[in-house]
Amino acid sequence: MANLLDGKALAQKIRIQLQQEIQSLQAQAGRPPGLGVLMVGENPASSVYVRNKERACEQVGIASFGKHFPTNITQAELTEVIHSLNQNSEVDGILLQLPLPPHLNAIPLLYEISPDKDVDGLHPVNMGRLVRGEAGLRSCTPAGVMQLLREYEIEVTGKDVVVVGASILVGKPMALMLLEAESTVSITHIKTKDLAKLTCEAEILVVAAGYPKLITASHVKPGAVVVDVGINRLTDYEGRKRIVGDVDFEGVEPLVDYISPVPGGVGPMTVAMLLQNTLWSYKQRVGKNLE
Ligand SMILES: Nc1nc2c(c(=O)[nH]1)N[C@@H](CN(C=O)c1ccc(C(=O)N[C@@H](CCC(=O)O)C(=O)O)cc1)CN2
Ligand SMILES: [Mg+2]
Repeated sequence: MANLLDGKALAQKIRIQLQQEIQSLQAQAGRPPGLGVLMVGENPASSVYVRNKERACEQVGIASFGKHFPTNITQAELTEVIHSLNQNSEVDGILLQLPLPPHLNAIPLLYEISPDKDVDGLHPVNMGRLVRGEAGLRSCTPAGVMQLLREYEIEVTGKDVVVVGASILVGKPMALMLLEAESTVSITHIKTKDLAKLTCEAEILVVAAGYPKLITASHVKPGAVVVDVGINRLTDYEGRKRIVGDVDFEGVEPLVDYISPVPGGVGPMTVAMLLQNTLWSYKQRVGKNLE
């Protein structure tokens, strides 16, 4: 049987550490860290994630400056809101929950978030810092995968790693973080000719494609480490809803050394890294007053 990469447990451990650190820093700095979460419309999954983020903030002592807007908010209005959070000295982090309704264009809005408050690590300045290997705010999901691998003492240096999926949110920053850690990284995507040929070579396989059960037993090398970043909501024939990853867990688990479950794997780590990023950003801002 494979070992489980338990992101739920690790996220809980991280939250306890963050809570203690925030408590002691807040006493010196005179204010808690602040996070502004911007949510537009009624996407049910996004509502769950935003609620989870706000609850996690409360648990560790981060003040929420959450704003929920109706679907018909305009691009200009949302831009104004971002500018006002950029100016707000009690706010250390700003994030725009994705996806947005179709009439809004996420890319220019992400550009408007001050790079120093961009706790999702999606601003081109922070992406650029990652490319250059400089310190900065890093995308939460790939940062969570790196921390999960570290927790289980899975060496990535020199390993053959395949990342399935090349999104801005996960695949690309994931590949860059692995490259920084000196893995030999390949990225596959929708036009990849023979997916299984590549994935079967992977000592570590990170899957972030957005297709339920894309990766089956015939896609993995025996003894590999498999990290499933996928979150797909399915409804079964009896109308029951459940969440599955991009990996056929039942088929793959018997073959590999480590595997992350869905739910309870990478998902909770995304939220933990958001809190960690907010604390990092806060420390950059209040740090000078503490010296
Ligand atoms: N601005 C952003 N938008 C989105 C991001 C993001 O990182 N920044 N990622 C996803 C959604 N997401 C966070 O926003 C996210 C998804 C899933 C989870 C999670 O904890 N999943 C649980 C299952 C939860 C459930 O019941 O639905 C798990 O896997 O165990 C956290 C965060 C897209 N948008
Ligand atoms: Mg998960």
